Amino acid sequence: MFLTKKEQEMCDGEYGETIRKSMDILVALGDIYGASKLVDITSAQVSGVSYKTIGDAGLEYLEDLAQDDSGKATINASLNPPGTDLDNWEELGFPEYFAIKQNKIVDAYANLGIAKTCTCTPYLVGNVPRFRDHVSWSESSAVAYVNSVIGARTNREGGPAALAAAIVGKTPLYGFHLEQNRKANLVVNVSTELKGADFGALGYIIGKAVGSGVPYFKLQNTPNNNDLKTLGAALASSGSVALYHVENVTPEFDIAGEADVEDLMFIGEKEINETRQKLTTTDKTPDLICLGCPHASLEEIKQVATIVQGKTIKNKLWICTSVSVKATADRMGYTQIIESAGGNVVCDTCMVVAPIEEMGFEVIGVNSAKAANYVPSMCGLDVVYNDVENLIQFE
Ligand SMILES: C[C@@](O)(CCOP(=O)(O)O)CC(=O)O
Ligand code: SF4
Repeated sequence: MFLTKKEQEMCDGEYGETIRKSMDILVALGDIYGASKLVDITSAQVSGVSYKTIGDAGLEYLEDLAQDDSGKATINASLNPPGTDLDNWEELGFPEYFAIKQNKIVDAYANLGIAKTCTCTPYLVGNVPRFRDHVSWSESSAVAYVNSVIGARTNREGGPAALAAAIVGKTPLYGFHLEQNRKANLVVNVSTELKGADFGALGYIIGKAVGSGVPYFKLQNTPNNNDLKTLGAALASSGSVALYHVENVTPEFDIAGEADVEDLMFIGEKEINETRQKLTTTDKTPDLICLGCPHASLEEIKQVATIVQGKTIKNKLWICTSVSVKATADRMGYTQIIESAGGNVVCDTCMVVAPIEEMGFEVIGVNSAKAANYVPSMCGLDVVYNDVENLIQFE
């Protein structure tokens, strides 16, 4: 990979150890994937934050990287969810040993200049690249959203690579950064109207079929941004999709080359309903309904507030979101309505990266196909997959 004189000096340690180590990662990646050079990025989204997923080794790596204070992110860079609500972990019943380690991890990232936004929906809270910007994002649903709905350009980066890119302000130019790799290779004709959890079911089916390919959807009805985040999260979890197109909806659909695609799939009501059922792993009633995978938008919190207003919820209810979105939900009175009904708006964390398996829960109710896919494997718990209005039960 070609390096400028300054980039070579960065590799040689002339700008300090943090930058040298970060350049090591970027150059190794660039060489493996045949990148021609590094390209400037405007934004980074860094995953690998939960103590549950990175453990003590991850914490040590971060503290070591920040040691000589020589390199910090100077572009817009934000963090993925950690394993606790950073402020209210005690009230919500998170284990203390975990919360202490978790705060150290988040502080180590902040020392490297990564903002403690702690969300997988950074595009709702100020980390919003522009169309065709080069970026380095790592949480897979956020990658799918920023590539597909915003039309910025990123590969599915690992956490350490996105961190290195944030610190250097550059990423290797290959893969989805190049226009020719953003073409569709599967056309999906959907013959039924979709709503709510149907979008997750569609994403789950197509992610499995397309793997790391680029699906192009022809839908009967127009999805909103919440539907697109649900769809992308599911595509990126059952497969390793980084980019999808929706006809007449996403910004690059007309340059996706749909007319030249040979592989076609037809999806109807039957396939969607079968998948919805398949994602549920038990007949038992959930003891925790956990919404917000990916992290909830203000409209999604409002929807829940409308459903539970003036009622008492039987099971526990968490809606996971960022601290920024919750601040507005507080002002709008949604949080108060949800808390009066017995639920919680939980900040920072989520049902997958929190240690919920250590917190006495057995069956989790979710409206996200990604969560339904990961909770059994990453937390060892059963899931019920349905729309919000069917999951919440009242006294
Ligand atoms: C499951 C996931 O959404 C969250 C866990 O990621 P991490 O702990 O930030 O590495 C990661 C992903 O899908 O990229
Ligand atoms: S598992 Fe879901 S809520 Fe958790 S970080 Fe990933 S997309 Fe976000």
